[in-house]
Amino acid sequence: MRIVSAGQMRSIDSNAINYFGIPGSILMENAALAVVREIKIILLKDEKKSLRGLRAVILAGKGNNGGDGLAVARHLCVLGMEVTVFLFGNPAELQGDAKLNYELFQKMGEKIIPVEDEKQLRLFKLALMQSQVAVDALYGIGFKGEIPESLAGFIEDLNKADLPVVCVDIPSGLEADTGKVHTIAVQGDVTVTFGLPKLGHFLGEGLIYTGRLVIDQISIPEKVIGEEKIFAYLLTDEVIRPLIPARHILGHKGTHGRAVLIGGSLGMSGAVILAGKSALRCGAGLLQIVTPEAIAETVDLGVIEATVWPAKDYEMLSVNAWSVIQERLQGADACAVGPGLRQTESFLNVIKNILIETDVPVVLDADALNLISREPDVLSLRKGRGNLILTPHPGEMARICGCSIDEVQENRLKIALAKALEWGAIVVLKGAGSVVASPDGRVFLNPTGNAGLGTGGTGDVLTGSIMSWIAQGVPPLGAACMGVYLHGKAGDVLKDQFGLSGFTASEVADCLPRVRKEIEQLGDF
Ligand SMILES: NC(=O)C1=CN([C@@H]2O[C@H](COP(=O)(O)OP(=O)(O)OC[C@H]3O[C@@H](n4cnc5c(N)ncnc54)[C@H](O)[C@@H]3O)[C@@H](O)[C@H]2O)[C@H](O)CC1
Ligand SMILES: [K+]
Repeated sequence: MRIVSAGQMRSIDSNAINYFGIPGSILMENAALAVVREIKIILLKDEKKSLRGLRAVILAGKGNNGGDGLAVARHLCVLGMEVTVFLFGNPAELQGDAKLNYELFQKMGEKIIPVEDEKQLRLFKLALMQSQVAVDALYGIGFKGEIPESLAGFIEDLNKADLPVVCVDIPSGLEADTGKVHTIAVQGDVTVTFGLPKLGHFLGEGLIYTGRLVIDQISIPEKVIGEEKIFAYLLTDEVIRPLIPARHILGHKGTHGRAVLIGGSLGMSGAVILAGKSALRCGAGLLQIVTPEAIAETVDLGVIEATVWPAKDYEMLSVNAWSVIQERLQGADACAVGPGLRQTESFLNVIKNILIETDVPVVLDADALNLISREPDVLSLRKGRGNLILTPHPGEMARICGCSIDEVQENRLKIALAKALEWGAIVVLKGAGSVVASPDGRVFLNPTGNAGLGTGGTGDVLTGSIMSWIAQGVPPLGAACMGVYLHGKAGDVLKDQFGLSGFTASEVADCLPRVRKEIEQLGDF
């Protein structure tokens, strides 16, 4: 599913109106009708029932988002609801379609309360208590920065109120391009967005504030949308399903991919065990693990289905490991370097050798990335071959980029894309709302996952899964998308079972086959 920035949406809007010839008032009317449909679903479990006698409170801003809200107010009145509009902004400031809808609603003689300051807060609280639904039409994609101080109290009361909140286009206070909330934002139960979903619905805190996202094309023709150069896509079941490799009935472990996992060190055998387990849980046919002598037996017991190849190092892998690695990579379909590796300076030469002397698709994670942060140019050694995947968390990304974690988090999409283009590699920037950036300039946003995944070892599980999918023939970009999507989905299944804490990385790995199967069977009757 395509995702747009505010600017792209405005350009699509303007082309629909100015070139294709759909009046803005029709787009606004369709937007309002889409919101009303959702309100009916929320309030009337049973279609046949009427909204008559129910109450709605609508917060309307001074722009077109407010215009949508005033059109919603008109429709709800016609359907028999009692509607109170709190108008934040001087009516004289309203223009165009918003002004039209203000005047139409005013003619209906319903309640419009202009809000200049917090005096109306008491009235607002009363309206909230008496209503069954609230509509947030304060700000839409035109919003940037901080909610004005004078409005903060209204949003606080709205967020505290015990009634469903429907956000028009985007929760007010959430920035459409970044998902940033500077001070406060409306907590939506449902957000009805128009045209295409926005970046801010999935980045930053977007997933939290947006609630259930409903997308209505409001009659903007595909022809108009198609002309926009869109670069961002949302990962969904439908996107992932075709990527899942089929299992040929005559297949065997030799045809299901050979993966080589390189990592582990004395005291950090768990990371490489988790990555190995995950690789097998995703279906790799053969798994070979190169690891230091000191933990070879531990790893062997930890992943009994794998073969373990001790390197000529005792505690941590160094350049001495190159001969074993080189041998194992002969005929490998994919490899991963990093889980539990720790950082022996000389191992950087092994990474360079892998990148230069082999063409095996490689996933670099954890300490492999930390080692490379000493010589970031190494990452361009595979430029243009599309078979290098990096899976940094924000801290590792910051180290490689030589900036702060805050800077990474403030510009997740921009930094991931810039580095994917610079290194010619696929960059998986982990964290809430993982971003998969491709060297071809596209980014894929992942909506699955939750805070419960913030537990040790889940990054190793992700690395093993991406390696496994590549080994089974999934193209590296698809494998990276599958990895983050299924990883998050497994976390969501475990959250439903255990809540937001207490499930472990091992359980995430063990849950991967289940979520893969659920997606595989989508649409099967
Ligand atoms: N196809 C569509 O997407 C349609 C979208 N519609 C709706 O129009 C809004 C966008 O409307 P716009 O007038 O551009 O801006 P907003 O209503 O989002 O914002 C109002 C106004 O607020 C000002 N502002 C911005 N940031 C701040 C701030 N931090 N503090 C105070 N004021 C701020 C800014 O000047 C804005 O002009 C879109 O979301 C949809 O809801 C169409 O109606 C239907 C088709
Ligand atoms: K809004």
